Amino acid sequence: MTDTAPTRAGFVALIGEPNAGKSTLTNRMVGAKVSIVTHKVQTTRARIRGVAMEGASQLIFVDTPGLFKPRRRLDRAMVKAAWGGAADADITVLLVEAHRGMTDGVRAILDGLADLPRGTTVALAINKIDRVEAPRLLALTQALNEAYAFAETFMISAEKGHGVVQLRKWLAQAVPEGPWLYPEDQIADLPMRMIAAEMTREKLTLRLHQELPYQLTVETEAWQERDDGSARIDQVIYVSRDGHKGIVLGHKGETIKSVSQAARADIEEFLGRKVHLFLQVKLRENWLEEAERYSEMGLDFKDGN
Ligand SMILES: Nc1nc2c(ncn2[C@@H]2O[C@H](COP(=O)(O)OP(=O)(O)OP(=O)(O)O)[C@@H](O)[C@H]2O)c(=O)[nH]1
Repeated sequence: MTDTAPTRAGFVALIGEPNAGKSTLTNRMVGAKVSIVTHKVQTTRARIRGVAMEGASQLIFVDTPGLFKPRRRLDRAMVKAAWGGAADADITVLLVEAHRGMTDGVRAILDGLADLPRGTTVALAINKIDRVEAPRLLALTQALNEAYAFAETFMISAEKGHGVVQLRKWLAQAVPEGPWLYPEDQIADLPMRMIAAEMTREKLTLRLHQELPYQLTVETEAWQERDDGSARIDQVIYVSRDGHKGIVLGHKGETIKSVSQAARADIEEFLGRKVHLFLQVKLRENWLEEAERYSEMGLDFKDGN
């Protein structure tokens, strides 16, 4: 970073059909240091996937669930969350798979883009270019740009790394000027907190009724290293309705107890040391909204200012 360049920071929402390559791209952008890999399909909600530094810019990649044609109520809720993520982000990048081209799903997303707030910056990234020939790529680029006025078009292969640096550099100059939202030295620490929260969420998913886990958020609130080499981890499970509290706790607290034990075992295995895990259940209505979203995503604005 040069002394003169102003710092910049912003949220980048990656949207696209399931399998478009959002996770692969995030991991590429962010680099091994802070990437988080989860293999679950369509279980991600707007949450931070990783933080990338490019020069004086900090790019916070927000993962959204794949945008797909909503059929069930749950699907609709998830698609809504995906669009919510895009509307709140500073920049949205639409990922389209080169070899699949203009699918119905892509058309539906293009329709949805039209409803984003005016002034939202949307870039197009045609991914998996390693799978198609140039003429087809050009035709697709043209068709997509006729359908929507993208700020910029990139041709990339997230897997092979083609075009990823150009996209990252463009994003770096496109996010607003402002202080970094994460102090640089905290970036490396962030994924551990998120991985630990994700592990608890996974256990909740296994133990609760199908739809409930999507309405839960798990946050790691505190992480304390102890002298004996163990870690004390405090997490909060946020429920969106009061009635869900009891379900998460279970009869005589049995559900949360078994979640806690299983999550602790996973985290211990991951860290290779002893962990004391403390879980709390709290009510948070409208978790998708405004300020609350930031803390849900692990951000603390006190740190950012
Ligand atoms: N050939 C090729 N395959 C890719 C490329 N990018 C991603 N893939 C593959 O596409 C598949 C889906 O990639 P993901 O990154 O998991 O896609 P996603 O959009 O995060 O998927 P969801 O979380 O299900 O929405 C994986 O098998 C990747 O290896 C690419 O540039 N070229």
